[in-house]
Amino acid sequence: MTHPDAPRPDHPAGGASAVPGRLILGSASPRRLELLAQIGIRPDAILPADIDETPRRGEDARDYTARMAREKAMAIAERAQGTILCADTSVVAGRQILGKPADADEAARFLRLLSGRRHRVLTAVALHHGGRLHERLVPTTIRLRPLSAAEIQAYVASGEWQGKAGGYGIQGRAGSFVLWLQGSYSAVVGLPLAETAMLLAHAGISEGARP
Ligand SMILES: Cc1cn([C@H]2C[C@H](O)[C@@H](COP(=O)(O)OP(=O)(O)OP(=O)(O)O)O2)c(=O)[nH]c1=O
Repeated sequence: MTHPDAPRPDHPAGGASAVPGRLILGSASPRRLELLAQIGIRPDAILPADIDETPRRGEDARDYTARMAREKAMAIAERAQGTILCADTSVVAGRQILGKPADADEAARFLRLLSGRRHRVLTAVALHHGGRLHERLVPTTIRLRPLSAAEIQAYVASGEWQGKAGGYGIQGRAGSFVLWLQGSYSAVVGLPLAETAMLLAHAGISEGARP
């Protein structure tokens, strides 16, 4: 059963209290929770996955992003029972995978790199259900307008880059940097809603099916 107050980052879902069929959001991202809420889905529990997010040497960006979502789901499946939803978002400029900037300097470097050019945002979703993993990878292409040094400095000072792949959040001030995108807006924010809804529906979870 769902409850409006149920999802808390530290909510224990493992052990004897775990019930198969419950939906566990394996994410610390408030955006992913909000996006699920947007389609009327409220997880029964939230269990952030703590995994090593370092790309392997020469690892392809799609392989890397899919692996991250999969590893998050597998890590949670080891300690909790239920249907587990995890995702991972990477920004890719050329062959470079831009993760979450470590600090303001790195955020500024990422934004200089992305300024005035086209890049890709990859979001992978992994659903662990019935002992199997179901996966989707959603690519989006985005073009940012050229950004001046002053704009980059002001954006970095806003702090909005924190915790965001590529050092920007399309859903905030950086929305004004985006000239166009082709793909899935919700995927860029962290969870592709069409693909996620389809995966969840296969697992018997949909807005209508939940109390
Ligand atoms: C490009 C972009 C990314 N992001 C966010 C989505 C993801 O939360 C984050 C990428 O980091 P992720 O490692 O995908 O996710 P996370 O660490 O925030 O959460 P968790 O692993 O616990 O699920 O960047 C935006 O919010 N807006 C954007 O425009």
